[in-house]
Amino acid sequence: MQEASPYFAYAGGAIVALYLLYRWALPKPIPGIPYNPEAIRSLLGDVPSMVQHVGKTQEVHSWMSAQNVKLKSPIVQLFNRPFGRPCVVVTDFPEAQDILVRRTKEFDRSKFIADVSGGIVPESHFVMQTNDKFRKHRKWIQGIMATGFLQDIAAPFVHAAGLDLLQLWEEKARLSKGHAFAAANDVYCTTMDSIWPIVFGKDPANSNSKAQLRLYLTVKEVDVPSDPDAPITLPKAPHPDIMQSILNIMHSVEACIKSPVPALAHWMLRQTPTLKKSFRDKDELIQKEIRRAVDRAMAASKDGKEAQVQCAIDDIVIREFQLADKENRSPEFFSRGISDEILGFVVGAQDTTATSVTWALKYLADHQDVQTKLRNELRKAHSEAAADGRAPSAAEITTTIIHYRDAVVEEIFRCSLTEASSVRTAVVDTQVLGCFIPKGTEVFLMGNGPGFFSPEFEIDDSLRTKSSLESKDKVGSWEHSDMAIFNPDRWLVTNAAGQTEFDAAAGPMLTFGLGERGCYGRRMAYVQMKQLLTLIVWKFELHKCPEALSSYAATDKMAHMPQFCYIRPVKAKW
Ligand code: HEM
Repeated sequence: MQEASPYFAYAGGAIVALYLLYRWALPKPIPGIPYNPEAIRSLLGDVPSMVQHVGKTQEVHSWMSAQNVKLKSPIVQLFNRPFGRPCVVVTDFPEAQDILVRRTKEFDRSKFIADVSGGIVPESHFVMQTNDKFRKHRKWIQGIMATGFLQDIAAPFVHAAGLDLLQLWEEKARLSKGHAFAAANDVYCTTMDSIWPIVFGKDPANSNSKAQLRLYLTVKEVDVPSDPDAPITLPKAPHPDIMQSILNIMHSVEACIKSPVPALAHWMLRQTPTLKKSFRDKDELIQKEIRRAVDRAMAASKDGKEAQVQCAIDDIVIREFQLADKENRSPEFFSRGISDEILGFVVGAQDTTATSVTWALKYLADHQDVQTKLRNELRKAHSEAAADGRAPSAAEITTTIIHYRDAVVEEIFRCSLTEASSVRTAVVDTQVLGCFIPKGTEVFLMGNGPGFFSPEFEIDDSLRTKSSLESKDKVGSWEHSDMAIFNPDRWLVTNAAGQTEFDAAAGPMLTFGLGERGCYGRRMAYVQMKQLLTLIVWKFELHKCPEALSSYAATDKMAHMPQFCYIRPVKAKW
């Protein structure tokens, strides 16, 4: 008899090895947490389902919280990265609040954030775990969210950029002859125009809106579509070079968000000539501005005067002078750490606030009653400006309490879902809602699902932590009947004196995250939103746009942005 060839044995062994490898590579669920059963039968896990949803809608976050609904559980696990461990998705406000605010020794800054943003700001506190280095970086930027800086420096710059926007829209409305026009780019330019001088100091040469305005002075007329519902296409001026470089860097992050290997995806992008130039431009700009701020501070010290803060870099430099002195070391003004904090500030402030403003334009156009009431409240509160026939000043807007305006702003932030989740990494083996969470698991705390826009899941108190139960009543909850709709009144309550006032704790919202690692720029975002919203509603009536331009479809990039942002502004009547 002929002996069996050893090749058969090798082939058999290889098949068994491949099968074992395949079994080993299949997604491994965390015991006790619901998951999609089909996901663990495929090496790709939940990726095909996610990709299909993104292909259809351009949104990721809505797919995530939809899995909680589908699996009927406030906590689920998803296999959203091939060969990676599952992430856990929680949609329940009390639990999210507990994790973000109180369970900070168990959950810290997510590795996902570091992977995604590490390519542009590897030394910013944004990507760091909450440790001594993080605290050192926070000290540098501590003064920028102080009331004095926000009122005296930030608000006037936002106001000035807002006035440029109004002028630009006046020109665009003139050319549009009642047609709707795309507004998102103008809003993104305006937030850039406001954050730029806040960070780098007054710089009229670098203003997007002024570049647009210069262009519009030369445009006498454009072709108007015959269909009254069709939008008009208007010309667009390019961004000033240096602003374009910063935008290139900022938007390079988007490629990472969608990649299963974000760090590698970003490294590859950084090898392209455009990004190489953009990073060079950014380094030159930041180093030059730091040098100027150091010179200003030194000159003041030489003259025996207190250094004046004109922008965020001044404040950072002065703080570093003081810290170095206290710690008996040389100042590190030109370090990568300080440079990344400066860029991180521009990045953190840009797309987020602009996105919320674009949503605001849609909500106000589609809720004429809210818009009219807001305009009336603003005119009543800023009666002096109204009597003088001028827009309220930056100082008037910051210092005047207007409860209805605050309610509108809060409802815009709630409904915009500009950032729809907060992400944390479990730094120890722990539990959430009675389920075991292994160390290293990424936990997504959703702000867009049940508990926020649809009725919450019923959860037995025995599954909650003591700290969660103790804080249960600190924030109210929404009426099930209207939690999905835009309604600023939900933020208004009657106080002990029988007056209506704004209550920031009326119900759940997670747009800015919460706790020590919640949005550091939140106070600045409110300054920007209040200034811009007041100026826009003061000057213009935003008329409703045709149905085809009014969809609420979004796209998840750096933020949750509307796909359609058109406006039809008409000068408000007095
Ligand atoms: C509507 C506007 C904004 C929204 C919706 C928003 C949202 C967020 C969210 C969701 C986070 C993560 C929170 C968490 O993980 O719990 C965050 C972090 C952060 N945001 Fe904002 N943000 C906005 C505006 C701003 C502005 C204007 C700045 C700066 C001026 C800023 C600077 C930051 C920084 C530095 C962090 C990191 C904080 C940390 O790591 O500890 N943001 N923001």
